[in-house]
Amino acid sequence: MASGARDPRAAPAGNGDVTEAGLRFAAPNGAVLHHVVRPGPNRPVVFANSLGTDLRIWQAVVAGLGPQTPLLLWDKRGHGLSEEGPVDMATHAADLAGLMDLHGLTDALVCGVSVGGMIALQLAADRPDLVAGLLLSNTGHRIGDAATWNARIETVEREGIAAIADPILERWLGPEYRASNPAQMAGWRAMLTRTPAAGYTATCRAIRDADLTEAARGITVPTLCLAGSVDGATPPQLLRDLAELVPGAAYRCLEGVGHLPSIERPAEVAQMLKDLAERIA
Ligand SMILES: O=C(O)CC1=CCC(=O)O1
Repeated sequence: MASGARDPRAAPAGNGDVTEAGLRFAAPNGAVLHHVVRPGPNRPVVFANSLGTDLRIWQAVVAGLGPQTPLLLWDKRGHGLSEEGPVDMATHAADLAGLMDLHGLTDALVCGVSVGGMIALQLAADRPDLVAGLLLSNTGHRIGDAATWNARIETVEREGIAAIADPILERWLGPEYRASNPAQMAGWRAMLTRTPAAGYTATCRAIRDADLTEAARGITVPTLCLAGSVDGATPPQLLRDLAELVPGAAYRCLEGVGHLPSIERPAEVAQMLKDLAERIA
């Protein structure tokens, strides 16, 4: 390498901002996907976000991982800056596999929240070569039931996401966080309500139609199931059930925390990922 040129595999020198590696767009599986990828010498960590959120929910977790950790974060179809398109859970997982293949990432720790956890389970079933460990945050082998998802889809199609934003935000974040962070709450509300309605409802249908029971039973990598004690969307019992299904999985619950621990307790989530990486190494 010419003197002064940077080794592209080296860790970046920056401050851990999730976007400093640069925003990228690629269509490895038919839809243009917005993503952030960062190189580094350690085991890669891949983040899969939840319904109505985009890759920014991992910002503070990424800052806690340090610059040696290669990263991949992406906005799933119909969310953030990614293109909309027909989607089911297998397509979401194939999108992620396409991005990992594009950037040469294998044997990653995959950290998924809510539907992101379902995508992680589907990825582990479909492409076990890509997954070395799982942090399944606030998710389930099934989430909700058909009637509830159909009602939500109808409301969003009729009135838009703003009509259901209040109860969603109450499930996302615990009472203490909501009371102490009014500006952040306005920001997360904007992220939710700016999600395209068609992209949002397409992923509602994907969740409604997904059953990851067999995928969970077939997991062979170290897995942590993480719950929040005041999560009204995927309550702790769902995570305990998931930990029973996944062979050898551990279970943890964060007190006072809602559906998105990556926002409420990022340092603890980062530490859990580091501990998981150490168990695998
Ligand atoms: O929007 C919610 O209620 C929380 C949620 C369920 C599935 C998901 O990804 O987020």
